[in-house]
Amino acid sequence: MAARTKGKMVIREHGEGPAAMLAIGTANPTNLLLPQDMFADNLFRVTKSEHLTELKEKMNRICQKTGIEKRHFHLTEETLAAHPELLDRELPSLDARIEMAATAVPKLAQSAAAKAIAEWGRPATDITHLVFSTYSAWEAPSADLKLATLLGLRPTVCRTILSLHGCYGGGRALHLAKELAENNHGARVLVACAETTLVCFGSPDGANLVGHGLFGDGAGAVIVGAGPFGEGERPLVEMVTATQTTIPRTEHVLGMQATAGGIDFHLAIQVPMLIGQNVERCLLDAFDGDAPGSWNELFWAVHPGGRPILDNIDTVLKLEPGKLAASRHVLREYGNMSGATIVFVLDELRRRRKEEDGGHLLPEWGAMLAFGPGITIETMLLRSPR
Ligand SMILES: CC(C)(COP(=O)(O)OP(=O)(O)OC[C@H]1O[C@@H](n2cnc3c(N)ncnc32)[C@H](O)[C@@H]1OP(=O)(O)O)[C@@H](O)C(=O)NCCC(=O)NCCSC(=O)/C=C/c1ccc(O)cc1
Repeated sequence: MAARTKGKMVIREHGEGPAAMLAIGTANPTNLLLPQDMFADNLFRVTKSEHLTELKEKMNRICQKTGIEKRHFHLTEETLAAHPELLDRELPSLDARIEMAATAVPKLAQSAAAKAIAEWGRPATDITHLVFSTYSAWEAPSADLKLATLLGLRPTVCRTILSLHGCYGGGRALHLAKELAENNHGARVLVACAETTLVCFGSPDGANLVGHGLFGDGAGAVIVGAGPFGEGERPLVEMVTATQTTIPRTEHVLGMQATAGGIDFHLAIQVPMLIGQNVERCLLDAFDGDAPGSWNELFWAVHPGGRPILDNIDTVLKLEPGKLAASRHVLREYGNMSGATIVFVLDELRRRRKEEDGGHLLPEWGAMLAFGPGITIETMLLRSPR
């Protein structure tokens, strides 16, 4: 650790790396829980679209293929009845969506963060940095300040909001938290990710069915710090190295666009294939010449962006069945909650490690992968202290 002196003062500049995750919390809105096999019926009924029978059949086909069983949502039928503009893309609805998200997003993040802070065991005022990721921040000051206020963080907490990183937002926030913790002695970074589909909800059309079938609402929070660790602090997972890669010439295949009628998502059909074709190169770069002989030597925390993405990763990395079980479990139980999803996967892995995954010892070393617009791939090497 680097240390300088100024008069009698010893200035410690760096934490003792690598940084580690010290606590994890997750939360979902309690407003609405929808089983996936009822999703199409519900969507077409509340949006008065039942006459679009072919579109509804396609929505049902997509829902059946997602690998999702249920999802949580903030938006209820009552809210939709009070805001008919959310159903008609031709009507301006951005103001209403921004206003709803301004309250819902920090509150959802608060629920997850409060759990992480309680597990960590230290007062919220010991948090030195906050990194907040969401695709629903559309004002300034933003959800990061609201969350800091809701949690009673100290006025000197250093806040950063990551906006519109989409599904790799959680990976990016953890990457940044690692760098903050390792470069600031004693730093304790709260990573918070909160996503709600209320910004993009609308009547089904030919372009938005996959987004409707895939995305759900949720929040995840992680406390990150580097050594020396305080009394009671226990590293859950070490964050050994982190890299970010952008797949060249793929900026058009994945993205979102703010319009007067709400947020439009674009998910091209090639996304699962492109991720499959590029993921091994990202891993080899992250391992920097020190990759294991088989990817099965690792445990895996992969953003479950969609079922075919996980299938393609299984295939190209020649993973044994069950290696992506935590990701498939999260997809099944919650859907794709964009940037928050990776925190749910880390939490599920931690739960499985506690139970030693039904008698199987999970490996010491692991890899985290998160994908989003760009196409951007965040890769982090992890180590679980024994
Ligand atoms: C469940 C799907 C939709 C279908 O499963 P399948 O195994 O491909 O099954 P099929 O090949 O039988 O396809 C069923 C139907 O869906 C259609 N389809 C199949 N992908 C498509 C398609 N991307 N379009 C539009 N029709 C399709 C397909 O053409 C077909 O239509 P049809 O023949 O009429 O039944 C599956 O492809 C899937 O999960 N795709 C989504 C993968 C994906 O891009 N995930 C997003 C990863 S990145 C991420 O998480 C970040 C997002 C994000 C970004 C920005 C932000 O700000 C925030 C968040």
